[in-house]
Amino acid sequence: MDRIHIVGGQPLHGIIPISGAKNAALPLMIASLLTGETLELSNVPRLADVASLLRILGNHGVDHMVVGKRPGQTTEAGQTIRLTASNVIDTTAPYDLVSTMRASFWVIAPLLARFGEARVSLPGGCAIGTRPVDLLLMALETLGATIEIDGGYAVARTKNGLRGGEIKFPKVTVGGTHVALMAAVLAHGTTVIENAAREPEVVDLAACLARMGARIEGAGTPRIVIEGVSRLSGARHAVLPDRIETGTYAMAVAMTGGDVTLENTRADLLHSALDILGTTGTEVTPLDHGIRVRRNGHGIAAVDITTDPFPGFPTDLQAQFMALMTKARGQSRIRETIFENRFMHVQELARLGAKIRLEGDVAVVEGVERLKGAPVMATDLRASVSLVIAGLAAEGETQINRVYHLDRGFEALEAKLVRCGAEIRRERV
Ligand SMILES: CC(=O)N[C@H]1[C@@H](OP(=O)(O)OP(=O)(O)OC[C@H]2O[C@@H](n3ccc(=O)[nH]c3=O)[C@H](O)[C@@H]2O)O[C@H](CO)[C@@H](O)[C@@H]1O
Ligand SMILES: C=C(OP(=O)(O)O)C(=O)O
Repeated sequence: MDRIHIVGGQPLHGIIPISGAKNAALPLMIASLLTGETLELSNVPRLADVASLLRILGNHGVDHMVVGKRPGQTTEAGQTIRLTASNVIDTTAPYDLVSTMRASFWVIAPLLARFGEARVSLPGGCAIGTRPVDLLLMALETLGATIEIDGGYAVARTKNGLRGGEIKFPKVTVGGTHVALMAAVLAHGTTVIENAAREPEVVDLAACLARMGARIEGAGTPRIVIEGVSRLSGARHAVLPDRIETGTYAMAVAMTGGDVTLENTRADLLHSALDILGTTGTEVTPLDHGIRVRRNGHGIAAVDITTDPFPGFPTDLQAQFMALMTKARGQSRIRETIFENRFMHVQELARLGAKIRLEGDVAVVEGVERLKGAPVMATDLRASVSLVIAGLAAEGETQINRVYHLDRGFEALEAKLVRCGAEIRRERV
């Protein structure tokens, strides 16, 4: 298993190109199952999760073609993938493929909507909580599906197609909203989704579905209304920038000091996180095609945060923010409200000298003067990158084990940081 070695202490200076969002690319790729025509997605990040999903879609019979690189394009520019589901041969998504990635469960919606049946293994994904799928299944049942759990699989069926209905989510669920959208676009009649997730990735999926001929209003608000259509067509769509990658590098600069322009991204995708970063003493300037992040000389101010669904502070940036707070002046209280077990990074940050204690759903971080490099273990995707951020600011060498978690969600991580002056390298083991 690969390891990452970091020698900390260098400020970051330069330009970091931001990739397409993993959490938008995955549902967009899954939406290709809704039509027999070709869906062309550009700005798709090169990530392990994208490769896993291509395997899952391939197993259903979806053809994919990665469009050749244009001259001058680097491997850091996103790829363009054409997906064609004209010959779906299997509506089962097996355990060994689905268990590695939560989002793969979402194939249940387009398979059911287009073919009237789906048999999908219950999902895996990051170990950050129990992560049930009851609300996703409730949404499908509301549209007329029958669901049974059989041998670890959710088996969904509909006799005469899905029918529009009113889906009221008791809590905000991103996956639930993706599933409801993909099912409702091909249902007979009108569907209303109440308490829908407002995340930019939901808006991106809705925009792509609209390009494919779907009729959707209200994406980005808590109430989405969908008029079902009988068929969808192919389309071309560019994946939106990754707001979590953007916030991660912004926090890395806040941590190490320096001056970095994050390119091909948008401040409006992560206002709450950037506002918080501003209050820690980091200068954040939105640009036409990116964001400039600077911190020179001043210490890091301690700030309290609470994670919330969009537009609140994203849970997927909580671990990175905690890494930043380990070197802040004073105490910060970090409340995690989305997942019940998303503090796995606490014990690893402690190996670097961080002082953090847990009080239920709150991590109390007492900022320390300095962190010191140590061997640490990556436990999940965002936890892993929080260790990278801490390592960049720690004295001496930090060795991060189990980096396959990082490869799920951060494209060309070492290359992007090295270009800004970081001492970071991968050891292939
Ligand atoms: C691939 C992807 O896009 N993953 C993101 C997605 O995950 P994901 O879509 O899995 O997260 P949800 O928004 O669904 O989960 C929110 C909360 O609802 C609960 N819940 C969810 C579904 C359900 O049927 N029952 C239930 O109780 C979950 O356990 C969690 O406590 O949104 C999360 C919240 O922003 C992010 O951290 C993940 O990075
Ligand atoms: C938790 C994440 O991914 P997943 O939902 O696939 O586990 C994430 O992207 O931070």
